[in-house]
Amino acid sequence: MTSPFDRIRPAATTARQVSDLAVAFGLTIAPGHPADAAVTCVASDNRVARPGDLFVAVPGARAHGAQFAADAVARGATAVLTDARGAELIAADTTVPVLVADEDPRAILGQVAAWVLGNPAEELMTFGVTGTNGKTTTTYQLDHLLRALGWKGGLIGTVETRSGDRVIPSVLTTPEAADLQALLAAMREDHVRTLAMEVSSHALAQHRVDGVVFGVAGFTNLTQDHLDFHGDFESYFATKADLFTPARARRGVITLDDTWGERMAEVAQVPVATLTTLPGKDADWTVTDVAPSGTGSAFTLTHRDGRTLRTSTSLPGGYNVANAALAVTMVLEGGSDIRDVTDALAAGHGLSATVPGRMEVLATAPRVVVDFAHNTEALELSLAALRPTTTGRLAVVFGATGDRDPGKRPFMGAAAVRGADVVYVTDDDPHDEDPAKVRAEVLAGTGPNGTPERIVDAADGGGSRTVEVREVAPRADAIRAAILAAGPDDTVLVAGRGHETVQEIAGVDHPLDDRVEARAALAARTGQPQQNV
Ligand SMILES: CC(=O)N[C@H]1[C@@H](OP(=O)(O)OP(=O)(O)OC[C@H]2O[C@@H](n3ccc(=O)[nH]c3=O)[C@H](O)[C@@H]2O)O[C@H](CO)[C@@H](O)[C@@H]1O[C@H](C)C(=O)N[C@@H](C)C(=O)N[C@H](CCC(=O)O)C(=O)O
Ligand SMILES: Nc1ncnc2c1ncn2[C@@H]1O[C@H](COP(=O)(O)OP(=O)(O)OP(=O)(O)O)[C@@H](O)[C@H]1O
Repeated sequence: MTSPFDRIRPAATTARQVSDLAVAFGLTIAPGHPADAAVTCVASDNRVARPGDLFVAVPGARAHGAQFAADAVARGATAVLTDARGAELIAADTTVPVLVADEDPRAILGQVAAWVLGNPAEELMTFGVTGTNGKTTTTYQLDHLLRALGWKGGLIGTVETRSGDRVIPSVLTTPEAADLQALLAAMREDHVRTLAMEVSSHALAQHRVDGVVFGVAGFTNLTQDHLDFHGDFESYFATKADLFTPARARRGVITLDDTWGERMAEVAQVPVATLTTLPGKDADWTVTDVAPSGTGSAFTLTHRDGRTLRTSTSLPGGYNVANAALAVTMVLEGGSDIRDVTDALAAGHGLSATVPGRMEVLATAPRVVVDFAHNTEALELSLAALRPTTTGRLAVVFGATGDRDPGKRPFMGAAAVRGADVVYVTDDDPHDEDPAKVRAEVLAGTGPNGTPERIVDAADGGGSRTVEVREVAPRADAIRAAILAAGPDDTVLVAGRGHETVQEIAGVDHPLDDRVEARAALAARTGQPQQNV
C-alpha cells in the first residue's frame, strides 16, 4: 500500500555544508541557531523529511512550511531554509542552522536542491512535455521508444513515477522541486539514462522544474483548462511558453495543430522544430498517410530535409497520431539517428505503450472505453475518435469537477451532445461544491432548458440526430446504467477520471475507479467476471 508521502529518493548522496550553500545563494544564517551542518538531500514537506535533509519551508496558500519545521527536525532534518516570516515562526531553541532567503524560498528551491544533490538532471537525457492535453500519453510513448532504443528510462507524470524498477503512483503531475531533484538523484543512482516527463503549467508557475534544463521540450496543444489558477488564457500561454526558454530547455518540438502552437513557435527563445498532422500545413516535420492499423493508426513522419519513417500507434483517434508523432520527433530532435529509431519502432511494435485510463478499452461488445478527457476539447476529441468505429450508438458518461474552472461546465455539456447519442451527466470530483449544482451547470450546456432528461436535436453535418440526455448520480450508478443499456454494437465512453481511484467529496476521499465500476457492470450483463481485452 502506498501513501501520498511515498517518494523515490537516493539511498546515498554526498554531504554538502550549508555554510557553502549560504555563500552560493546569498542566504543569511539566522543568529541564535548553529552556524553550520551537513545536508545530503532536500525536502519541502515535513511528512517526507528524512535524516540529513535540508528542510525548505515555503509559504503557501494554506500554510507556511515553517509551521512544520520542528517536526522535520524531529525526523532528522539537519538544517532549515526559509524566508523572514518563516524564521519568525521557527522556535528559538531549534537545534539546527536556519538559513534565511530574502525572497520566496520556492523561487530558489529547485536550484538549491540541484546544488545539494549535484545537478542530477545533467546526467540524464531529459525530455519534457507540456500542453493542455496529451502530456501523459506522449510521455508514455516517449518512454516506450527510448526503451526500445535500448536506454534504461525514467518516467514522471500524472499516473506514476518510475526510476528503473522503482515505481510509485504519482501525487502531482509534476513533483515539487525538492521531490523532483531527489527523484533525479535516485535515477542517477539507478543508472537510468533517459527521462520522459510531464511538465504542468502549475509546475512552471511554481518553479517545480527549476534546476532542470530539458534536452528537448515538447508542446502538444493549448485549450481552456486551469483558468482558475492562471486567470486568463494569455497568462496560461505565457506560463507554458516559459518552457521554451534557455533556462528550461536546450531545444523544442512544437505541434502546430492549433493556433497556440504557431504562437508558441514564434515566441520560443530556443531552437525549435515544428510538427503538424494537418494536411497542407507547413512545418519541419509533417505527418501524412494516416491509415487505420489495429486499434489505432499507422502514419508517415517526414522532415523537410527528406528523412522519413512509417510507424503506428495502438491508441485510437487522430490526436493520438499527434501524440505519437510528437514523441518520435522529440527523440529524433534529441539526436537519435532515424535508422535507429525506425528499427526500434519496428521491434517495439510502433508506439504501442498502454496508457492507464487513456483510451483504455475494457470490452468490445459493447465497446467500453475509459478515458481521462476532462475538458471540453478533450471530450470532443475522444468522442470524435470513437465515432468512426462505432456502428451502434455512442454513449458518454462524464461530469465536471467541483470548485474548479466552472466556466467550462456548459461547454462540456454542449460538446457531449455534439459528439454522443446518449449523454449521462454525472459527478466527477465534487470537492466542496454541491454535486447537483455542478451537474445542473453541465446540463445547462446540453440544451435550451437544462432539464435532466429529454430529447435534444443537434445539427450534425446538415442533418439531425436524436440525443438522449440523462442525469444519473452517483457516478457508479451512471456507469452501470450506461453499460447495462448499451447494445453490442454500441460504445460507452466513461470520460474524465481515467486512472484515478478516489473521488473527493467534501474533503473525504471515497474509493472510486471507473475501470472497476465498468468491469462490474460488464459482469452484471453477462453474469461473468470481465477480463481486460
Ligand atoms: C495550486 C497548487 O498547485 N498548490 C500546491 C502548493 O500549495 P501551496 O503553495 O498552497 O502550499 P500549502 O499547502 O499552503 O503548504 C505550504 C508548504 O507547507 C508544506 N506543508 C504543508 C502541510 C503539512 O502538513 N506539512 C508541510 O510541510 C507544503 O509541502 C508546502 O511546501 O504546494 C502544495 C505542496 O506541494 C501542493 O500540494 C499544492 O497542490 C495542490 C494541492 C494541487 O491540487 N495542485 C494541483 C492543482 C496541481 O499542481 N496540478 C498540476 C497538474 C495540473 C494538470 O495539468 O492537470 C500538477 O502538476 O500536479
Ligand atoms: N493531443 C491531444 N489533443 C487533444 N486531446 C488529447 C490529446 N491527447 C490526449 N487527449 C485527451 O486528453 C485526455 C488526457 O490525456 P493525457 O492524460 O495524455 O493528457 P495530459 O496532458 O496528461 O492531461 P492532464 O494534465 O490533465 O493529466 C485523454 O484521455 C484524451 O481524451
